[in-house]
Amino acid sequence: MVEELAPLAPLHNPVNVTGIRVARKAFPEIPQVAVFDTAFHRTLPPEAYTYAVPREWGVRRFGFHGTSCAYVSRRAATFLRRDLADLNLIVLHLGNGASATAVSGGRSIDTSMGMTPLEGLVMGTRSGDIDPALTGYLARVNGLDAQQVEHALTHHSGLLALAGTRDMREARARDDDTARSALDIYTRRIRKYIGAYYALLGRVDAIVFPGGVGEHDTATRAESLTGLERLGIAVDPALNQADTAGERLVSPAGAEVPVLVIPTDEEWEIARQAHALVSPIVVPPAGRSSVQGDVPA
Ligand SMILES: Nc1ncnc2c1ncn2[C@@H]1O[C@H](COP(=O)(O)OP(=O)(O)O)[C@@H](O)[C@H]1O
Ligand SMILES: CC(=O)OP(=O)(O)O
Ligand SMILES: [Mg+2]
Repeated sequence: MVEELAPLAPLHNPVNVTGIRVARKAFPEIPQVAVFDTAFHRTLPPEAYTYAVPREWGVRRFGFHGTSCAYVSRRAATFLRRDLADLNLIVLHLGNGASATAVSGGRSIDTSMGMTPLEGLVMGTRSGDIDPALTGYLARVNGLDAQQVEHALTHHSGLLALAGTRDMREARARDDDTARSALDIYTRRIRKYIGAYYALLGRVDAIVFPGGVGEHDTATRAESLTGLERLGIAVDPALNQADTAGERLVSPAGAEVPVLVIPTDEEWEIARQAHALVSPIVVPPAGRSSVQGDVPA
């Protein structure tokens, strides 16, 4: 199945298949659980997952970074001492891949990645949103075929195309106009999605930043939220700059919309979900008490 779906996620599925094969060989008796990064987005309503294209194409939005969204949404609820079922969040997972997700009452109701992890925000090497007619234009004018265009949009676009590096740290370290404009394009796209998801959610209880960029890049957080003060969204410059690790609030005290940095832990979330699935069927190893309950939320 994971292999069959490789055309949908060519950067991700092939390496996962290798992992499954190697693990099967090394630990043939141990059950394997595949945790799909799309699963958190199974709650998307048809208006969110349906593209306005011929229905017989059988394509739809799936969304990705769901493992991270599930983890940070739960952590955000704990941090805010709120019930996740009552919480509306905008999750901005900014890593090599980047996505925005609108979470309503703990459930994903819209997300920026699409049928593949190419749609949406500007990423390290991926373009995010473009005019779909670019593919036809480039075929007619530049003689590129669909596969060449898709390859370039996946591997040679995003920050890499605009700033000459896929790495946010390197882009920030540079002080030239090209890098500056790349970063403006990157953060403006995030701002646009926040506005869109604010409109869908109606009420936002927190903005959450996970991922290498979201967790560490103070400038990206500040620039992405610039001009959103009237929506009650802003960072506190000192809190945002503070070089502290861990889950933290970076908005001013008493702000209408708390802005949280929540370091994601996709490995932990995968372990948690796998444990929930196998704990009723797996007999604990001899000599140890049951592992049930060892995995906190
Ligand atoms: N201290 C930092 N400041 C700015 N950007 C950072 C920092 N640490 C990591 N990053 C950026 O995070 C991105 C990688 O994010 P990460 O979530 O680790 O990747 P992946 O999506 O592959 O899991 C890179 O662009 C990297 O430059
Ligand atoms: C799904 C996805 O895009 O993941 P990553 O950000 O790790 O590339
Ligand atoms: Mg990641």
